Amino acid sequence: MKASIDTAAEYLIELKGVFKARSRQAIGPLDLKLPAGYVVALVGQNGSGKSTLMNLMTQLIQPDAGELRWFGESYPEGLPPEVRQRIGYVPENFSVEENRMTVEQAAEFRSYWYPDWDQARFEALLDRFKVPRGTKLSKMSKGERRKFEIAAALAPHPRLLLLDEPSSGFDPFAWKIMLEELRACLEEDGTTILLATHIVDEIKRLADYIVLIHRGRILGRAEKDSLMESWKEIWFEGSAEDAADLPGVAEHSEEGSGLQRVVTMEAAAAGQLIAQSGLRLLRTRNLELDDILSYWIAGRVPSGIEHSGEGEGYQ
Ligand SMILES: Nc1ncnc2c1ncn2[C@@H]1O[C@H](COP(=O)(O)OP(=O)(O)OP(=O)(O)O)[C@@H](O)[C@H]1O
Repeated sequence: MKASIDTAAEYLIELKGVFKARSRQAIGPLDLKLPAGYVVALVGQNGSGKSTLMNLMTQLIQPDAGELRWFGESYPEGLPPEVRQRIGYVPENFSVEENRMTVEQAAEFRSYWYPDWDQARFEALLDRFKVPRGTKLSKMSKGERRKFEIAAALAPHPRLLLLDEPSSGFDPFAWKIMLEELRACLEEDGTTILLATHIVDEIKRLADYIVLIHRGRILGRAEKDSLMESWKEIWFEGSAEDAADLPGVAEHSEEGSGLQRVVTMEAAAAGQLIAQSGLRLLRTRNLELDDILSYWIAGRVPSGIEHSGEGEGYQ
């Protein structure tokens, strides 16, 4: 069993008070630690700052204020090659620099920068993804290009993988292969992954933790399984007063005489109180992760989940 995120021996990336001014939305101040050995899903609405955060983490852009550390060190003069070589990045938008290169030429170019480049792994990934060989990157479909980028990011066995909406444009077959390959990375290399995604199923299947970013601020961090366990929709026989007494109620409706429906973020405690009060529990249902995230954005979070509230920082 893995150690808790809070007692992690090593943080691959740390941000302290990182701030970046943007024309429409300031990003930060951001405080975040990325511990070794976990998959952290970075979740937030369009324009909330996910790509900006990843670009800061790869020094494609520089912060206006605050400090970033990689593997325990800060590099204000630029990330040295030996640090870059440990980080794989699949950005949302690909650089045009390699557009004129074929798959093979781009791979040769990248292998020069990555001493641990594993050509056999790269070829195997191209085969699995059915990436067309001999094709210029500019002539590929969006999905094909993304498959190439994923194969190239995984080929050097990175310690840290930053994935910005990696499955965008994938068909269901490619998506399944990507999940399998990422799982193999976790198992074989112990890779740490930061995954920006809007795909709930991706979070459910891969993530250990969820970091929620909203309007440029980090709202909080939650262990995915405990977050999902905390929320339930419950139907029971009782009065509206009984429903009001339950802990963590975010929504309540009376669905007929004496039939109460509540959505609670303290499901275990609510279930216990219903039993202790001698009320009849009729049915419980798990909430969908996207509903839970909507409640979180609105400030409804179970006790024990770190939440900074709008406009505040997060440590
Ligand atoms: N190159 C840029 N120059 C100025 N502002 C930018 C730039 N890129 C993004 N922004 C702004 O920064 C904010 C955060 O954008 P960002 O791309 O980081 O969001 P995101 O969470 O990745 O969104 P999405 O889910 O749509 O990909 C937005 O208000 C956006 O308009």
